[in-house]
Amino acid sequence: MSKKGGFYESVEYYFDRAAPHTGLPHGLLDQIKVCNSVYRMNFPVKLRDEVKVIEAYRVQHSHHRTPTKGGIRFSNHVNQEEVMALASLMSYKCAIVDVPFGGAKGGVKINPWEYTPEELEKITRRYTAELIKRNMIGPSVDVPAPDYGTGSREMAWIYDTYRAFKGDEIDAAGCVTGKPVTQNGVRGREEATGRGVFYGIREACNVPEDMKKIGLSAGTKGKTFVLQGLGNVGTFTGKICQEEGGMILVGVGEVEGAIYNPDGIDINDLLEYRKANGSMLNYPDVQSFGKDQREIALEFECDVLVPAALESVITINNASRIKAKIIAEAANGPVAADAEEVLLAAGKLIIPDFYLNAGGVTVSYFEWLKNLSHMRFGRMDKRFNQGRMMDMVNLIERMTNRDVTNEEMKIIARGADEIDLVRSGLEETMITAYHQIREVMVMNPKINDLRTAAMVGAINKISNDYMSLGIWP
Ligand SMILES: NC(=O)C1=CN([C@@H]2O[C@H](COP(=O)(O)OP(=O)(O)OC[C@H]3O[C@@H](n4cnc5c(N)ncnc54)[C@H](O)[C@@H]3O)[C@@H](O)[C@H]2O)C=CC1
Ligand SMILES: O=C(O)CCC(=O)C(=O)O
Repeated sequence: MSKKGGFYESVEYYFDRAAPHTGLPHGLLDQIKVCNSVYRMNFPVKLRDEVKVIEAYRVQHSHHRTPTKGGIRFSNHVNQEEVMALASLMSYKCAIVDVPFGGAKGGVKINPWEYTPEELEKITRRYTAELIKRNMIGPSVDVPAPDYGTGSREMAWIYDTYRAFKGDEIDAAGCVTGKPVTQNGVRGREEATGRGVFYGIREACNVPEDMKKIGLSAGTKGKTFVLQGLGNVGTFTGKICQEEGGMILVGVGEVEGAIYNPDGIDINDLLEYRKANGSMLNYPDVQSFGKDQREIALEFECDVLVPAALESVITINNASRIKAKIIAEAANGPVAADAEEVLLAAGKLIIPDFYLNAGGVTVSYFEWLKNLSHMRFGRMDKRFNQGRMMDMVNLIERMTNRDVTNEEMKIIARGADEIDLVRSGLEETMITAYHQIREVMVMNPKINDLRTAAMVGAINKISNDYMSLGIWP
């Protein structure tokens, strides 16, 4: 079995730990585990009158299904092993939520906060051109998306660069997801990862016997939580946990430090304050900790800890000080495998990353489908469904001799918009996947944690493809 400290080592360890429970032959397991293609590039970009050489990667972990899929990260911590770990997680993630892609991931080794938008555009376009040259991007080949340090703006540049090279491809918009809604994106992708994280936490909290084991009552309402990272994933997770789950945010960690208030912090107010002041540190009524103590957020007293920044933040060094009863892995790889051992021994419930943050790729799948169909979800049936529901309400009115008001009619007989359908598809996906994972754990008394159960499920699904398709030649 692999060692357990680093990110890629941890992912390999989690795979090796689950593999014996599948009963599959070693050769097949080896094929599922390895990264199929690793592409490292160095390309020049002219910035501020100087040539800068940029190091970048695209890793396609598994070609058992194509296209491959996964985000692009801009960070100065990017390295080959990190991208390999992230690409591997993508394959297991897609399998868990039945999204029909192989896993991939890209990384560009830059600190995006040090560059102007014009400079970032140059880097993004050149990186895309490198992928096009190698046939490593395209709607049926490999479809990137946002990850740490990138968002819809970068995805629009990628799409536009792809179009410049492949303007005659009718499905060109499907070459990348997470695009702005006005540029062939889908409503709901921006919030999707955070919304999926909330659905996953809610499912876990709704199982009374699991909550009893960790000394909590069932349901999300009133549960306290701490967020690490106020980027795309952290922000939407925080808002939706507060607004739809009735949960209470008590602490936050960001690059400038950490804040804590056991009575609760309103996330919307905090985000406004941080935007206006460039920092959250002097937010009213909180205990503040400076930049050098920012990791203390992970150790705050709370029911649910949500790491939503980077990998390997819970290590063997701080694991024994984590007080949360539930660790909800919104980020990819926040818990190193040796730290996980400590957390599980202390009876914590860990909701694993490659299930919990799969909302992003799920809605990316919806966006890709929208791009291939060239039509907004709901366009064909919204008015038809609305008409049928109005007929039904009119019938009930006649039968009961009671009139509904215009306001009531608007609520009852509303046809679904694109955002309603996307959220509904995402919710269904996260609920179904959670109970599939839990079922693996319940049915196998030797499996005591959700990560191993999820990994067993993922490996079994991927192996089914290999076994039914055979191995060529
Ligand atoms: N964007 C997406 O759709 C998805 C993202 N993820 C994962 O979620 C995590 C976060 O990604 P995004 O929110 O997209 O990135 P982002 O770039 O939007 O935000 C990340 C935030 O983390 C903060 N941060 C960095 N280091 C920190 C530290 N030591 N302590 C506290 N905060 C810190 C940054 O200042 C930034 O605000 C990553 O692990 C990513 O791989 C997973 C699935 C999908
Ligand atoms: O939306 C996608 O295709 C992938 C998002 C991603 O990079 C991830 O889930 O880690």
